Amino acid sequence: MTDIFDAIQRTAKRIKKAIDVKDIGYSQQANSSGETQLQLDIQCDMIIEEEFSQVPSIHTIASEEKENAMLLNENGKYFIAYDPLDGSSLVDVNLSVGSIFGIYENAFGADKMVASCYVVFGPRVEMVFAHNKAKLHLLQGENFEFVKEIRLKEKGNLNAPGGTQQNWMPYHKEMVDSFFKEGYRLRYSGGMVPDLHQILLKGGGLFSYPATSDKPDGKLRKLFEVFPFAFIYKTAGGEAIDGKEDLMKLDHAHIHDTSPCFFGSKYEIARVKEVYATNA
Ligand SMILES: O=P(O)(O)OC[C@H]1O[C@](O)(COP(=O)(O)O)[C@@H](O)[C@@H]1O
Ligand SMILES: [Mg+2]
Ligand SMILES: [Mg+2]
Repeated sequence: MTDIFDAIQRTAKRIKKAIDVKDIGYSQQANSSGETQLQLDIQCDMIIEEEFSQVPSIHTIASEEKENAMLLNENGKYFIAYDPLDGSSLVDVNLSVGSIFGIYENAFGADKMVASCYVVFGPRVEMVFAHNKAKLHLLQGENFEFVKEIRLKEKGNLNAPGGTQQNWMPYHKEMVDSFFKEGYRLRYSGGMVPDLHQILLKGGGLFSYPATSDKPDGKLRKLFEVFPFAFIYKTAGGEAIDGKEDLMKLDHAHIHDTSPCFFGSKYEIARVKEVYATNA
């Protein structure tokens, strides 16, 4: 797996340069979720495809920006699903964005995930790689240096509620408010990578992207976004559910499937389970 880890580091350095210089226009294309792609989305996707094409252990890749998965090496064993530039429209307003990688063995599927990784492009470039442990690395010059292992506390104090409030279920709104009444602070930038990274590094809290009246299956994609972060949160001692079920127990029918999702430390996820068991 070191070859994949090295390839991700190469992509991170190239994507950082692309973000710094690229004119961020819209392309004429839409991705598989029907969203207009930015030229930067396409460029980052190409960078990752180029780097992964040089890694013999990778069998197949699937990108959030492409309709179909792509076979790279018949003899490889890893299947990688990636979101090249999550939150890409935030580059325009100079907020943090990220790349997300789910690493699966022999096929795509939550039960096949063996490692997961994301890169945050903010004032600094940081990378979290989870295999047996969740480890934070920081880009220093040309190299990523190990900083520390990430462990979530039992309870945090940050609340990151996603989705359009107007379309939340009433019990979801009550639950979000109950955390604020308990002293939780709002931390939501609209980029799942920095939002989830902040909760991980500050010790805990809750990130939610629920089922809403306009998006009954949520917005975030299982293979590219939801499973990779579920794996990282669970490796760091937290939990990740769809309201009721452990996210890592979910199936997927199509590579672009979405799911409602809740990531957090144990205390907050226990509250979500309680609320969703009686209401949803
Ligand atoms: O604006 P909303 O509905 O809260 O959605 C925000 C979510 O959408 C995303 O931007 C989706 O990712 P993409 O930018 O890759 O499409 C997440 O990063 C973020 O958590
Ligand atoms: Mg995304
Ligand atoms: Mg994206």
